[in-house]
Amino acid sequence: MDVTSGGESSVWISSFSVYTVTTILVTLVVLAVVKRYNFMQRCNKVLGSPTDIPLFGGGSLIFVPPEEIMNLLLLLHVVFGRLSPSGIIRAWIGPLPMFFATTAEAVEAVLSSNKIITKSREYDFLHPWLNTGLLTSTGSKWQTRRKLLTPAFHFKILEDFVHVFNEQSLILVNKLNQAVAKDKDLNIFPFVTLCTLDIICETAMGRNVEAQSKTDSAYVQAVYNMSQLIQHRQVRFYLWLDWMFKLSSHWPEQRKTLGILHGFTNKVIQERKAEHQQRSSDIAEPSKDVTEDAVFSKRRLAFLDLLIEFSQGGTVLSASDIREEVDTFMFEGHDTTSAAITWSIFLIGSHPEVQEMVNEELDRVFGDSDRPATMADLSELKYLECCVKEALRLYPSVPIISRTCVEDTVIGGDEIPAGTSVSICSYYLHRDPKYFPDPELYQPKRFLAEHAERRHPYSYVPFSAGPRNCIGQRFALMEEKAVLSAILRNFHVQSLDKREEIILLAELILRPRDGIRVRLEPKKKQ
Ligand code: HEM
Repeated sequence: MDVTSGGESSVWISSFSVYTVTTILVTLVVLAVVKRYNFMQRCNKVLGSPTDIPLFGGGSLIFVPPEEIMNLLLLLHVVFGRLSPSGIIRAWIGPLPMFFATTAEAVEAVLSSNKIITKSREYDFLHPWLNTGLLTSTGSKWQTRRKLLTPAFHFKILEDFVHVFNEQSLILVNKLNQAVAKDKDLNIFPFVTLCTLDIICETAMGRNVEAQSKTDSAYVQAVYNMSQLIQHRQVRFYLWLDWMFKLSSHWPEQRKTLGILHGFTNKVIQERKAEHQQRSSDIAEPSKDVTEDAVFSKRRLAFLDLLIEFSQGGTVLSASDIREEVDTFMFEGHDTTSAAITWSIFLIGSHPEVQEMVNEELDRVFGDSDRPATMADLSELKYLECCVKEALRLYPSVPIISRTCVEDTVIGGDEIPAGTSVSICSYYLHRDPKYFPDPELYQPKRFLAEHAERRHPYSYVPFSAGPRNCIGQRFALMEEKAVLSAILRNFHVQSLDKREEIILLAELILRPRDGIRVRLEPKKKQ
């Protein structure tokens, strides 16, 4: 037996295998490098910051501290935005390209499209809480839900919510009076946030969680915690990967928080459904001495009631479908309005001449009376509405929105490759001097009808625009006017911070890092 030749052939076979495997591996690596190179070349055709790590992307933008993100984005937009003929610019956030639509024309191309309706990966961090409700879903699910939910925001239905706005605003004014009795200088942001939380709990779920009175409510605390966990993850690139996040200390905290949030909404939904069933049987049995009018006039309708009605006994919406929509309203409907009210207070309190005009309007509508605002009063508060809109221009509650392009998309001659995201930074867009001369000045009159009508409809998009615009826009403006009018009918406001001193955090909402300090002078003797 020739041992040597057998050994030689096995050595030959193993070297052949090593050679083959190595060749395959090298080929795969070369193909991956070429693919990556070509992809980056495609992306880099769009004007933007240089790629600082070849074949990787942008190293410098990964570890930006949260308080620098807004400045950095602004810088990027200022340097490249005005130079890009298409209005599209690009940045590398680590290995990921990010495109931004910087002009009203480019924003229109994105937001008016019926194809660019899928939210970007940053929204995935909302899924554990909201699943895929109206804000986070896409395709036919989103279309069906949008159609189903639109009637819930009808003017007539919103009218029912005015008394909730008034009741909670009254509690806010009382809380502020108590605080002012100790110290007239205070940070108004937390007061407003608790008020808007109470408003959304009552209007979305029909439950009064008394956030303003009992700050230790487990549900209220969980809403805060979850928002913080989401934004913590969004700005930390290394936590984007699920397995990395699950290894972090935030994972058990998130699970616990979700247990409280979902537990609460599930319970409220069950109770509310039971109330609906009870009511139906009461109506079916008039002998119980309960008339339909008496039952319906006593109860307050919440969005949840409408969802239960739309669900048609679970055939159109299941219990978990209802929960994702209620959770979405809870998430989208309180921080946004609280930021808008607080920024409005800050700007009105920094401009005595504006406050004077607001006061004149309030006097005209309410006179000396303490009566609560009606829907008609709120519609009369036109100048106050301009103040709110101008505050949303300078400090849009949602400063960035992002979509994923599911197919290659050409905007103004520039191509955004399929699978990448395109964002709109309204904080920057709203400062375009072409549409807003002296953009840094707070001038509510810009929103008087005669000025607003002349502007490009996509030059101002605090509520987004097009098919995926904010469904709660009308609700939000009414709520803001109700709360602001209550504060301003009771207090003279003086802002204590200067605009340039305020540090902005672009989190889930645009937040002043250290709150908003104001001096409140009660208008009437208490
Ligand atoms: C000042 C207050 C508010 C502002 C500035 C605001 C802003 C926005 C923006 C910019 C979007 C688009 C988000 C995106 O495309 O990623 C949006 C969507 C949405 N908003 Fe609002 N929002 C406010 C209040 C509310 C309220 C009070 C509710 C509900 C009660 C609400 C419910 C929603 C929902 C459900 C969506 C998703 C709509 C869809 O995709 O079809 N928002 N909002």
